[in-house]
Amino acid sequence: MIRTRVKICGLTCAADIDAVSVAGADAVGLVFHPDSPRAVSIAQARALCERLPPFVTAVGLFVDADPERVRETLRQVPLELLQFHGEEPPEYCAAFARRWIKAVRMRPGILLEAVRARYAGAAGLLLDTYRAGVAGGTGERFDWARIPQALRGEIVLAGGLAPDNVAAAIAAVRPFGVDVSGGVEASKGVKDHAKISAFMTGVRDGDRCR
Ligand SMILES: O=C(O)c1ccccc1N[C@@H]1O[C@H](COP(=O)(O)O)[C@@H](O)[C@H]1O
Repeated sequence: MIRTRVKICGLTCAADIDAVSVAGADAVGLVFHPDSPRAVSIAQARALCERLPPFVTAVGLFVDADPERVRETLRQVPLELLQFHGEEPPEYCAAFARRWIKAVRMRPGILLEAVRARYAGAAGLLLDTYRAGVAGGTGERFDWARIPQALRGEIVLAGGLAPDNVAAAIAAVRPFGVDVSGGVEASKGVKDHAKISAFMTGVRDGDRCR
């Protein structure tokens, strides 16, 4: 059975790190975008990373950040993967000596094959819902039929995923991984541990349909 990888994004406290680790997620996302309700400071992020068990990947999320800010974060926080969620060009993304993924907000008319070719150096593409004026974490899904068949097995699916739709999303798209933030929250920036557990159950249910 193929196992869909899971990233849970926007963690802000030790209890959430523990809940996500126990639930069996593969990766946690720490948001360094200052406008996000889930933003963490460098000191918070370092403490959260120190709490991570082995084999759970720490992902740092940035949105069009000043490169020096990314570098300073990397000097102090042991991030293993970078997630660029803005309009960063490939040369920017590749400049930090870390593996990286590029988030693509699914604007009308976007040609994903061309985006994949442009970001050939990325470890992967993460597809998220487009809403004008919002960088991400909208809690809204997009039309999964827009994802070309040839790319489905390598993408990370995001945008409006939740315990009650993730199994159907996996069955329909068969992505490499899924990423969730708002769908496992009690309120903005506060994770709900029962929802995290239910989300992981939904992922396993979806995996049985792959
Ligand atoms: O989580 C945020 O606050 C955030 C802020 C800026 C850019 C991206 C952000 N989160 C990412 O958005 C997607 C979808 O989130 P949701 O599940 O729809 O709430 C996900 O990749 C998060 O990593």
